[in-house]
Amino acid sequence: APAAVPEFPHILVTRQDIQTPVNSSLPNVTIFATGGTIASQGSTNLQTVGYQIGLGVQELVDAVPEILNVSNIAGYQVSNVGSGSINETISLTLAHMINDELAKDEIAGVIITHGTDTLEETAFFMESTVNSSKPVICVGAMRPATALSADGPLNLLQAVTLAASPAGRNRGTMITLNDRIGSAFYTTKNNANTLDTFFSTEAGQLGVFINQVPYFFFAPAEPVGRIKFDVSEFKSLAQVDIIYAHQDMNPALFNASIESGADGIVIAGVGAGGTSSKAALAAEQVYNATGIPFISSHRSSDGFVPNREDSWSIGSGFYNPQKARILLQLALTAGYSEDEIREAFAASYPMP
Ligand SMILES: NC(=O)C[C@H](N)C(=O)O
Repeated sequence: APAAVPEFPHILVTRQDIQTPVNSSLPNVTIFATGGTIASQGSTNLQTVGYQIGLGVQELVDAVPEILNVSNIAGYQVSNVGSGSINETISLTLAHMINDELAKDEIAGVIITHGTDTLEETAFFMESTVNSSKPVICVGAMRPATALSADGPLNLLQAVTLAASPAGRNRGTMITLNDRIGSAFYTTKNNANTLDTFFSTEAGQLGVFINQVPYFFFAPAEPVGRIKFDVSEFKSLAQVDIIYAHQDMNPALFNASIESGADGIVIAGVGAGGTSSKAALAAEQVYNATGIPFISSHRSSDGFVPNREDSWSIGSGFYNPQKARILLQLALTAGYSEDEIREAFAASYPMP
């Protein structure tokens, strides 16, 4: 059985708790802490796998007092889990709390500390659901806080610096790690272990930190085709499963997914959205019997799957499977028709 997600009462650590008196000349940044390696400790300074999560907001900030030279910090402990355990409750809670927080005049920006494994999913969820010109910065670490050359403290300082900076405005949600600034729309995790794991696909990096100052290569821009959802009334999300294609794929998986309640299915296809002919036939039969939407994406870490108008499946365009899943969850929960879902995916690559 999957590990239960501990319920947090969203404990608040106030600006006064972190530093008294608060420096009123600095911008205010709020941290939403969710867990992950950045909040973890190993038993020795050489341990970089198999460590334990447990540090809270106060301990994250204590490790980098320099943060208090660039902003006043308050923090919410929203959860303290590995990012594989982030679920719809946590995602919706973050979206609701962050929309409320950024609506306050005195807040410059927010950051989310998060495990890196699924950080791109939460970042894309925020990109799709937060309505504010202020920065939302998602940050994690690849080494636990106790490791030699732990990366969390500098990553946290960079994230807070960007959240406090006017340069971070009108750029949506961003992912910062290892000196790089990437867009939530295009950044993906590429390596399970290395510090330079985040990679911004063909769309490129937005910028870098030099001496911890954010430098952007481009003026603020929006990803083509990004859709904003108003989730203020959402209490839960549609169930969308991802099914991974491979040689001689089991065609029974689609029915198994439907029987367990899926409202939509994303296929992480071989190449540009492919499956075996047996699996494709099974998927088409399930589609004809149930009408639930199928999205064809790719298992390669980057790429594009075109839409096929008359097909049983919708091409994911530039969305990788995990982001396609979130877009489909939001679209289904918002009541999109199949045609509207098709248009939502196609919007990221408008034809000239
Ligand atoms: N580097 C990390 O943060 C990995 C961790 N397992 C996670 O929570 O995603």
